[in-house]
Amino acid sequence: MRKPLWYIWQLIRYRPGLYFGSALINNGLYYLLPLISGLMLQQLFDTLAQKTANAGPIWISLLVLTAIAVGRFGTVYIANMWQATQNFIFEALLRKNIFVQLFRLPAVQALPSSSGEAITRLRDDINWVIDFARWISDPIGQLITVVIGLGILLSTSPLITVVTFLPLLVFFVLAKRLSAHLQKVRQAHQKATGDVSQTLQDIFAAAPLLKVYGSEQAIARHLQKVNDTRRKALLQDTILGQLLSTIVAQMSDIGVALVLIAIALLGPNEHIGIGDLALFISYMSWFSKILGLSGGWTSRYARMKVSLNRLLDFWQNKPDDTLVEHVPTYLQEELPPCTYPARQETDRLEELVVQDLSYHYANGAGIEHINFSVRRGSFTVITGRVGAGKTTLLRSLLGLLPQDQGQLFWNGKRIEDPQSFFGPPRCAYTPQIPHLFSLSLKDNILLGLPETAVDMGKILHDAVLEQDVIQFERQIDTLIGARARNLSGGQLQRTAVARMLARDAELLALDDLSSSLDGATEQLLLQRLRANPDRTCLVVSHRPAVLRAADTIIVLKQGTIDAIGTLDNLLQTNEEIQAIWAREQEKESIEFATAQKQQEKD
Ligand SMILES: Nc1ncnc2c1ncn2[C@@H]1O[C@H](COP(=O)(O)OP(=O)(O)OP(=O)(O)O)[C@@H](O)[C@H]1O
Repeated sequence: MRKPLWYIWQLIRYRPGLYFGSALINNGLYYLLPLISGLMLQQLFDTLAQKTANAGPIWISLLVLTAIAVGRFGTVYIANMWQATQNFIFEALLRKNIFVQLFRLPAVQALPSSSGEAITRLRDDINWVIDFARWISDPIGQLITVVIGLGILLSTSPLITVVTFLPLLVFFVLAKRLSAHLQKVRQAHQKATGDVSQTLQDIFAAAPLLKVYGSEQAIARHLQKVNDTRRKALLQDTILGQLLSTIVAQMSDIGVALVLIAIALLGPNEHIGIGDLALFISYMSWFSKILGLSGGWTSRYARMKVSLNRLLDFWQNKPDDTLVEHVPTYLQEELPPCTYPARQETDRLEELVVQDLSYHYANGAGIEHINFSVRRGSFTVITGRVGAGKTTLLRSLLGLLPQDQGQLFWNGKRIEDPQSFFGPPRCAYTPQIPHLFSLSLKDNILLGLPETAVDMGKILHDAVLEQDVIQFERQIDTLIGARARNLSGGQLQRTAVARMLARDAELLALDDLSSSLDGATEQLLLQRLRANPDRTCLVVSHRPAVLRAADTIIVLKQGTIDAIGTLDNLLQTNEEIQAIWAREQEKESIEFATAQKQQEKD
C-alpha cells in the first residue's frame, strides 16, 4: 500500500492552483501580515516619542496599519471561500471514486460494513482526510512566521526575546499535554454517547417484545447505567475542554504580561524604547495565538491515516490508487448528458445457456453445478422449497453474486463479465424485496429514463397498475412516500414490474413475481406478461398460477437441480414438486375459504 501522504499529494495535485493559491493567501498573508503591523507600530511609537530622526509622518503609519487590517480581513474572506471550494471538490472526487468502486463489485461484496457505517465513512472519514490536506500547509506558514518574527526580535534584544519566548513555549507544551488528555476523555464520551444511542435503538426496535417478556425493568436499569457513564464522561469532557480553551485564550495575555515584566526588569540595560516595547507586545501576542492554533500534528496525522484506511477498505483488502484518480467531478460545470446503451443487433436473445454454475456463501450454503438453458419467448420458472437456492441461483446468474465456477453463453457467445452484461437492454431484474424511492410513482418507474423513451400507458397496463393509478390522488404523479408506505404490498410489487418493463429488455428476471397479489390480479399479470411472444421471462416462484404458466420448470433441491420439465410431467415424476404443489394447493384453499368468509361478513 502507498504511504498516506502520497494520497494527500494526489489530492493536492488534482487542483494545484486552487490549493497553493489558498495556502499562500492563508499562510503567507494571514500569518505574515501581523509581522508588518508590528514593525509599523514600532515606527509609529518611535515617531510619537521622537526617538528616530527619520521617522515618517504619523499618518503614513496609521494608513499602513489600516491597510494591513483591511488586507487581513480580505485574506481571511478569500482564503475561506477558496478553501470551501477546494473542500467540495476534494470531497466530490473521493466520493465519486468510491461509488465507481462500489458499482464495480458484485452487490453482495460491495460494502465492507453495514450501509449505515458506509454512510458515516463517506461523510466523516472523507472530511478528516480532506481536512488534513487543507491543514498540512498551516504549520509551514506558522513556522515561517515565527522564525522571521523571532529573527526581528533577536536583532532588537536577544535577552528579552529569550526570556519572554521560552516561558511561552512551556505554556504551549503544557496546553498540548492537556489537549492530548482531552482527546482521550472525548473519545470515552463519544463511546458512551454511542452506547446510549445503541441502547435506545434496541429499545425502540424491540419495544413490543420487551413488554411481552416483562423485561422493562431490566432494560430501564441498563439504560440508566449507560446514561450514568455518559453523564460522567460528558462532565469530564466539558470541564477539561473549558480549562483548555481558557488557557489557549489567555496565552496572548500571558505573552504580553511576560514582555511587560521582562522589559520592566531588563529594559533599561537593554536600551529598549517605546517602539520596541510595541514591537515585542505585538509579536509575542501574535506568537501566542499561533502557538494556540498549532500542534496536534501527530494526532491529526494518525486520525487522517485511520480515516484513509477506512476509505481504502472499500477496495476490500486490495488498496488501489483509484481512490484519488483524477476524474471529472462537475461541481461547477454542466453535468454531461446521461447516455443509455443503444440496443445492438447482438443484444437480441435467442438462447441463454447456463453451464456448471456454482456459488457458495462463507457458511457453505449456495448452489452447485447448475445447467439449463432459456429460449427466446419462453417463460421459465425456478422453484423449490424455502432455502433451496432459488434467489442465489438468479443472483449469481446475473452477476449480483460472484460465481465460484461456471460459464454463461448468450446466443452461443461466452459472457465474460455477467455483472456488466446483464443490464438493459439485455436484461432487467426485479429483486425479491424491490426498493422504491420516496419519489412519484412515475419517477420510480422511469428511474432516470427520459419520459419520451417509454410508452407509459402500455407499461401500466402490462403491469396491471392502470386501475390503481386512476384511483391515486395525483395519478401517476402521486408521491410514493418513504419505504413506499403509500402503496400496498401488491402495488409495490407491480410498480417494480412496471419499472422493469420500462427497460424493454430482452430477458426479464423476476424474483418472486406475485406473492403479494390476489389470485385474479396474479392471473391478469401473467396473462399480460405472456401476451408478447418476444418476451423472455426467468421467474423465481412457487405459486401454482406461475407454475401453471411456465413452459419449463427448474426444480431446485438443496442447491442443485433436482429436475427440469413441464408442470404436468414433473407432477407425475418429481417428489419435490409434488410436495411443493400439495402445500401450495392447501395454502390456496385456505386463502380461498378465508376470502369467502370475509365476503359473507361484508
Ligand atoms: N447472505 C447469505 N449468507 C449465508 N448464507 C445465505 C445467505 N443468503 C442465503 N443463504 C443460504 O443459502 C441457501 C439458499 O438461500 P436462498 O435465499 O437462495 O434460498 P431460496 O430458495 O431463494 O429461499 P426463499 O424461498 O426463502 O427465498 C439457504 O440455506 C440460505 O440460508
